[in-house]
Parts: sequence; structure tokens; C-alpha cells
Amino acid sequence: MSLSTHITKHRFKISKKDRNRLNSHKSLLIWFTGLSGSGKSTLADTLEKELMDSEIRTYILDGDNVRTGLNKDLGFSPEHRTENIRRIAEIAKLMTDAGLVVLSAFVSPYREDRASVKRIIGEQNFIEVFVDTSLEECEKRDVKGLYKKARKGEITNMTGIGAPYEAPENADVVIKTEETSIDDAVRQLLAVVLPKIELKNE
Ligand SMILES: Nc1ncnc2c1ncn2[C@@H]1O[C@H](COP(=O)(O)OS(=O)(=O)O)[C@@H](OP(=O)(O)O)[C@H]1O
Ligand SMILES: Nc1ncnc2c1ncn2[C@@H]1O[C@H](COP(=O)(O)OP(=O)(O)O)[C@@H](O)[C@H]1O
Repeated sequence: MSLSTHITKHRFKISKKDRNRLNSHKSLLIWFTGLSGSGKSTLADTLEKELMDSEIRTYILDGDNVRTGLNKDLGFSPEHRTENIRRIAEIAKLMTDAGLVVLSAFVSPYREDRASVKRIIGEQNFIEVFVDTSLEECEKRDVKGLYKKARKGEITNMTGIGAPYEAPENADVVIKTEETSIDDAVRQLLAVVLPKIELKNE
């Protein structure tokens, strides 16, 4: 028997639609995926600033605010990465229910885990952004010095070296950061995001 068998939902008076109306925009989860150092946080950060300037209510979920708190019991084994992403999807679901545009920046290396996020959030509330930067470039950037450690054998399961990264096959947006400036990438993202959150007369 499931642990939640005897849970009955209360029908609350205020709905997500009410919150969207109050905010004058719909909610959305913008899911950035890519190797460490590919540019997920940088792009989420710059996009959030643009959205905030347009009076859109946003929040960024990333390793800094999730892996140090709620998910501090999780490491980087395949099972822990899957659980990390599942919990993040559930938090993002609450945040989108609350009316926010959520931007998330996680490696999320497994295709099946990203598909689960989409199922949890609902296809119409989800945009997958593949930050497509080669391993060579990420290693050159080595923002956190992790690739150097991985090459020395100090980290055994670094994504791209000792652990796989399954690239998206049908991402909504693909940003090739070696060919696209941050500003151009954000323009590309806004062109997809803004129509998705526009509140029509519904
Ligand atoms: N083994 C290994 N592989 C990949 N990344 C590692 C690893 N160990 C630590 N880090 C640092 O943790 C960040 C990735 O955490 P995520 O929660 O995004 O990973 S995952 O989605 O659960 O795979 C990642 O952050 P970003 O650089 O921002 O992507 C790394 O800084
Ligand atoms: N076009 C670009 N888009 C995003 N980041 C870029 C780009 N060109 C260079 N960078 C740099 O690459 C690094 C990406 O780091 P970060 O955003 O922390 O990656 P991630 O969150 O994927 O680990 C930053 O130092 C950023 O300035």
C-alpha cells in the first residue's frame, strides 16, 4: 500500500489561474541542462534579470540553493542524481503553482529524468533549454576547477569524464555558447519564453 493512500485533497478557493491573473503572466519552468561550466547559471541569471525588468515574477533554482539545503543528503551517483532531479521537479511544481516563472540550472544528465520533470510539471508549463557547450570548452573554462580534479582522478564521477551526459534530442531551445554571445542567447530565449507566459483573455 502506498504511504499516501489515505490523503484526501482539500479544494482551496484560490487557484493557479487566480495567481496568474494577479501576476499578469502565466507560470513556467525553464529547465537549463548541460555540462558543468556550459553556461546554465550565467544564462539563467541574465534571463532572470531581463524578465524581472519586465515585471515578471521569477526564481532561480540551482545547486547553490538546493544541494546545500533540501538535497544535502545527495551525492552524484546515478540514483542520487535521479532523486535530486525528482525533488527539484516537485519544488518547481509548487513554485509554478504559486505563479512563478522558475529558471533551473542543473546538469540533469539523464534523458529519462528530464522527461520525468516534464511529466511532473506538465508539458504546457515546461521549456527545455540545452546549453550545448563542448566538453573541451567546459574544461578550458573550468569555472570551479572540477575538471582538473577529475583528470587527476580526485573526482571519479565527473559528468563528461567519469559519468555520462545524455544530450537532449528535442530541446525547445539549443544554445551553442561557443558561437552565441550571452546577449544573443538571452534574446533567443525571450522569443520563446514571452509568448509562453503571455496571459490571454482566458
Ligand atoms: N561528479 C560531478 N559531476 C558533475 N558536477 C559535479 C560533480 N561533483 C560536483 N559537481 C558540482 O555540482 C554541480 C552539479 O550539480 P547538479 O545538481 O546540477 O547535478 S545533477 O543534475 O544531479 O547531475 C556542478 O555545478 P555546475 O558547474 O553549476 O553545473 C558542479 O559544480
Ligand atoms: N555564450 C556564453 N553563454 C554562457 N556562458 C558563457 C558564454 N561565453 C562564455 N561563458 C562563460 O562560461 C562560464 C559558464 O559558467 P556557469 O554559468 O557557472 O556554467 P554552469 O552553470 O553550466 O556550470 C561563465 O564563466 C561564463 O561567463
